[in-house]
Amino acid sequence: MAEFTDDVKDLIQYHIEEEHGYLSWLGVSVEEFTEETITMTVPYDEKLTNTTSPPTMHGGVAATLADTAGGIALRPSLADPVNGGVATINLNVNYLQRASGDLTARAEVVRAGNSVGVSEIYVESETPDGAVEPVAVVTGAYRLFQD
Ligand SMILES: CC(C)(COP(=O)(O)OP(=O)(O)OC[C@H]1O[C@@H](n2cnc3c(N)ncnc32)[C@H](O)[C@@H]1OP(=O)(O)O)[C@@H](O)C(=O)NCCC(=O)NCCSC(=O)Cc1ccccc1
Repeated sequence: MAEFTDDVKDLIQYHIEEEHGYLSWLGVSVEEFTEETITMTVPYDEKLTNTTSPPTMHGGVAATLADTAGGIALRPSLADPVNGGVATINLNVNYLQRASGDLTARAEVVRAGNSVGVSEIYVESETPDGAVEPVAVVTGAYRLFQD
């Protein structure tokens, strides 16, 4: 499975950079991918901030990152992890604090069934007071297309 996750990590990064306009525009990258977790980041960029002082990342960026990570985390549980599909059914985002820096999302599989999976995603960032802390906790439910 380690070989699978390394190969798929590279495949996902390639897909983001070469084929996915939105995720590549955000600067999404895959940091780590295991059988049941994935860690992904979006670097801080002024184009992604609200007009607050100091500027803080728009919550939709954290939601996008969490949604994407939560879905990809479920791929190893599919009968065909590469050709199968995942589509978000529901995303519940609780914003805990404002985010002033890079966003890092770590997604964990809570349950992967035959047709529905659930992931929990923790998003961290630098906060306006300079500490790196959780900025959002997210639960995603996904339709799983096995092959
Ligand atoms: C599929 C279901 C959730 C359930 O509907 P049911 O009536 O119970 O249908 P059933 O279960 O029998 O399934 C058959 C139906 O499923 C459709 N389909 C097939 N493959 C895929 C696929 N890969 N993706 C999407 N849909 C797919 C296919 O057209 C077929 O419909 P048809 O029978 O032809 O008309 C439906 O409500 C829906 O599509 N909602 C919108 C979901 C949505 O757009 N979410 C946001 C986008 S995800 C995102 O942006 C973030 C992200 C990206 C990457 C990774 C993670 C996160």
